[in-house]
Amino acid sequence: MSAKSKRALRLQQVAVGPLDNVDLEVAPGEIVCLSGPSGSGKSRLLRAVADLEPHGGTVQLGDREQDSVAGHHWRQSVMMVPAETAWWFDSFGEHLSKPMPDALGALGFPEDTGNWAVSRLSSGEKQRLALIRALSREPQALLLDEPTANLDDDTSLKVERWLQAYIRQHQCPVLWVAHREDQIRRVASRHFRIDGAGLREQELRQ
Ligand SMILES: Nc1ncnc2c1ncn2[C@@H]1O[C@H](COP(=O)(O)OP(=O)(O)OP(=O)(O)O)[C@@H](O)[C@H]1O
Repeated sequence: MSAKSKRALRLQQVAVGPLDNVDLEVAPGEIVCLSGPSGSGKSRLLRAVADLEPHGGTVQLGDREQDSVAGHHWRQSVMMVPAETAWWFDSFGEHLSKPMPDALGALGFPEDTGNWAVSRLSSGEKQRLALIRALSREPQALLLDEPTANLDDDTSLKVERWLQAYIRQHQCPVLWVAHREDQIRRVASRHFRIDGAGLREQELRQ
């Protein structure tokens, strides 16, 4: 494991949309789940951490400040996978930074998936392939916005296990927006619910 991957993600006094003064430190390898009602600001918080939305306060990855890096460079390290993904080439394979045969196999795709036309992908396929695309760029921190929202239970479990293995191996700090209590119980190191303008830590029930 490279030293550069072992970096904490730190939010200090972050203010965006309905949220104010969010302080949060996510350790390397830690998965912090965020939940809250629709419209409470979960996606906007992830977008702020990804430098996709103006915000107050500071965000750091290790000793590197978001403000000191161009947005597109920051997002190569602090990678957001939105609930709905955009695609810009015709075939899936053109979106990868490196071949990902093990990931394709783990998530149930055949070897020739790289040749698949993006226009033919189902929403569940797009969601899984967007995760593979993101990890092909070897991010140092991950921001996952409901990464299994379009998937059936068995496929969700497969994706969870695969993500957990990656996060453990690469020691990425992770913010993971999730709604389902059972998923939060399985994956979260800590769980915060958005409560008005702030985050309230929840007990993790076994
Ligand atoms: N650029 C923007 N400017 C102003 N308001 C916005 C902007 N983007 C989103 N909003 C509003 O901010 C609020 C929070 O949006 P956000 O997408 O973060 O919600 P969410 O908690 O992720 O909801 P959901 O669970 O439905 O995805 C919503 O009321 C939304 O309409």
